[in-house]
Amino acid sequence: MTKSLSQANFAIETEHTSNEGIDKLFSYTFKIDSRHPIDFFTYNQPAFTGRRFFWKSSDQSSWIVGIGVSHVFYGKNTNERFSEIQEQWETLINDAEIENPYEIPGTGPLLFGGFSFDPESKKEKEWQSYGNSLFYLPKYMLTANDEQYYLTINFMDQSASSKGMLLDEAFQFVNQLENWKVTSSDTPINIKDSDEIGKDEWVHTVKDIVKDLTETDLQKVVFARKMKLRFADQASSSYVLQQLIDQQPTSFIFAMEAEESCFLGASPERLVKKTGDHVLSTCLAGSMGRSKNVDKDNELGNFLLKDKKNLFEHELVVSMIENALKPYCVEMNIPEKPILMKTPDIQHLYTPVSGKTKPESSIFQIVKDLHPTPALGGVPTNAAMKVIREKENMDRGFYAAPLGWADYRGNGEFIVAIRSGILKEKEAVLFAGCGLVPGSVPKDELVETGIKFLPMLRALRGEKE
Ligand SMILES: C=C(O[C@H]1C=CC=C(C(=O)O)[C@@H]1O)C(=O)O
Ligand SMILES: [Mg+2]
Repeated sequence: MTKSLSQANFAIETEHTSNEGIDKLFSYTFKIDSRHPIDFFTYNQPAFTGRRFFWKSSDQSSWIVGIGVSHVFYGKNTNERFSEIQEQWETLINDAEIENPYEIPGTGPLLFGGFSFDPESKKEKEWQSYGNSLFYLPKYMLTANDEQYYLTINFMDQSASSKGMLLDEAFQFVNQLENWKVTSSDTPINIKDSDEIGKDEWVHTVKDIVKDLTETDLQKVVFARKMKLRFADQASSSYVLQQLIDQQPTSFIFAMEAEESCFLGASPERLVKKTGDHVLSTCLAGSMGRSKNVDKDNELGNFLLKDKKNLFEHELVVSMIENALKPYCVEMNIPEKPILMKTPDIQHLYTPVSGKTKPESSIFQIVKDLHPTPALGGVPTNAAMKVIREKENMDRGFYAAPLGWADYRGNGEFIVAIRSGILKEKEAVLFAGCGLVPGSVPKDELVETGIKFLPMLRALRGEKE
């Protein structure tokens, strides 16, 4: 295999973004030598920027990185979008030629992407390139699973006649990858100014919503706000990702680029994971700050475990997730009481909900029925969504929405994309929300959302503590 092929060759992609109907998928998976996922993400950056994704699971066991896109999947603006993406995916997979000798979830052809929080929300320009559902079938994908590394290559073509050529190209890619030196910057991002949009008005609106919560059938509304940042230079997404990986080791680290934008963050909240017939969801709601003093930190945690307001915020999530998963499960396991989940900046009430699914349960249908949980929407769901639409006065886009992956064998994992922000050129918008219930104190909720901006802010600034 020669190495003379210039990197520029990889810029010429066999990309087919329309449903031409005649192309089918050819997918090959190999084991490769160890490769840091960030090196893979930055490989030949100029050719792939705008069409990359990054994923690290919260337990660090699974990393999935895609560069280049072989096929894009869009869904319409309704709740049919979950089924639409599923159908397009199944059609493609049913006709595909797949060589993957490894029984590892997340290897072989895989769809990565997300859905917007609310297809009916007013649309703002920062989310233009994401729409209401956007999924990528990557061209080159690295899966790192328990210290083993797999490369999957996906091509859309009309017949297997070019298989030899495609495999040659794949070997060239692996050779070049081995010699690739990371070029991403290690300089913190210089934040020139920041603006917590409509902060005072937000506190007033929170007061109004809490009043409605006390006087009407509304039980909970998750209300969010945003912060706009301006940088001296363009922010490097790989720099921010590396910081998030180092600073938030127990969270999911994710990034999804679309054209010039990159949506990324460190979410502690899994929506659903499906491996074979095992399903796991995470109820995460109810929050308290952290203290560097261990005794004080335990005191805060113990207070949270007993606090009525936070327990109510949490309990609504557990019962909704239980009801949403029940139809898919033959068996379920839900602990009686929440425990604490601690991240560096904040601690939460946490209840894992697990189960054994009936055959043919699709992860896309489960995501549809789970979204939005009352950790991001509210109770009753439709009434809460109406309040969010009318009073939040912003487009959440993919913030607080399902984002993740599904492989061709039906395994997958989706998070709710919180503790996140969207980067574009020299700007970023960060998002943070909080669960309002009767008794919520507006100023406390302002502080809580302030803490929830911190993971992204500290990653941008390159702060260790
Ligand atoms: C909506 C967010 O957090 C949710 C997840 C955990 C705890 C929450 C809370 O205590 O309010 C929120 O429901 C966010 O981080 O933007
Ligand atoms: Mg809260």
